[in-house]
Amino acid sequence: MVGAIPFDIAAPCALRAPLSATFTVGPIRPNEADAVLPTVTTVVADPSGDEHVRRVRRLVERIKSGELDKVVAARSLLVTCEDTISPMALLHQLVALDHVGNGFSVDLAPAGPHWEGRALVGASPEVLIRREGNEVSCWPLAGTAPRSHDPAIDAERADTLLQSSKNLHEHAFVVDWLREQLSPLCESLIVAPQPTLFPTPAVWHLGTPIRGTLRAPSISALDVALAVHPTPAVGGTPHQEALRAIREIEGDRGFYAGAVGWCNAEGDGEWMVAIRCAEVYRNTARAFAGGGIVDGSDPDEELAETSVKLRTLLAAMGVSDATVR
Ligand SMILES: C=C(O[C@@H]1C=C(C(=O)O)C=C[C@H]1O)C(=O)O
Repeated sequence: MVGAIPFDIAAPCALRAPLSATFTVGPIRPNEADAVLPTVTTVVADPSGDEHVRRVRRLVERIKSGELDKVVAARSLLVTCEDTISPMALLHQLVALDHVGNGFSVDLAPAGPHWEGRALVGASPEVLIRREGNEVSCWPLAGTAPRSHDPAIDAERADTLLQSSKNLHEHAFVVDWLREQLSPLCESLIVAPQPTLFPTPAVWHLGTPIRGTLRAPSISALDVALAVHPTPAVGGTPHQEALRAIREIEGDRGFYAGAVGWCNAEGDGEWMVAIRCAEVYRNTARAFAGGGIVDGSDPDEELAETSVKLRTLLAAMGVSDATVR
């Protein structure tokens, strides 16, 4: 089984059971010849940056009132090009920018007629779940700070993130959720006592490695992915209340903040959180980014965080964020 699970697990998945599959170990190496993308004509924020700030402000009020503890607010940029965007070309460009050579391109057509001709393309840093035999592992990320080209500033930002009570609080909701969801499935579970720094080319994250031994060999990677998804790294706490608020504010997220990956006949597999990605359709790419909102979140900083997270995808398409309105 290979493909994508949407953010809303009640919606149809884009999964296929291929007749054959090719596995290669190691990073995908970009192929320059396949990486030609058309010229970008417009980039339109949806919602606008101002509207995102207003949404975050209202969410902080709802959190202060006790209705929610954490909720992830996301926005998108609709990038329009002169010509059709090849998902593979975008994948190659993204992988060329990713130091670990990690990326995905998923045909969404198996999810139904609306998804015909649409693909989800991205390079996610976040492992939702990996299973190898009885062993499962997760590496949730939550809590973010922008990187700097200046090594001293970069190190200082990393240090501040590691000490930030707001970010540690935001991170803890994700670890608590995974512990709760994985405990019934695992006979033993090792959760690192503290988060550590997790770098991507654009941002620092807080990450906590989690490892467990499954209770039964019949529990597949897909079963575990469905048991933990969506984590509060993309949803929120309390779980149902946060998902309801997201739907009410943002509408249907489609496959953004879902999961992409595979599961084989033995039940082994790997699922990544579908972030740092875009939905490609004809000559458009809708790129998404979100961030966790808790009590104490600053709306302008949250907008800036989504802009930094969008930067890699825009760079892959040849756009500098100065062009974004
Ligand atoms: C929701 C996104 O990222 C998630 C949210 C994070 C945060 O709030 O700090 C960090 C990593 C991801 O789990 C995204 O990139 O769109």
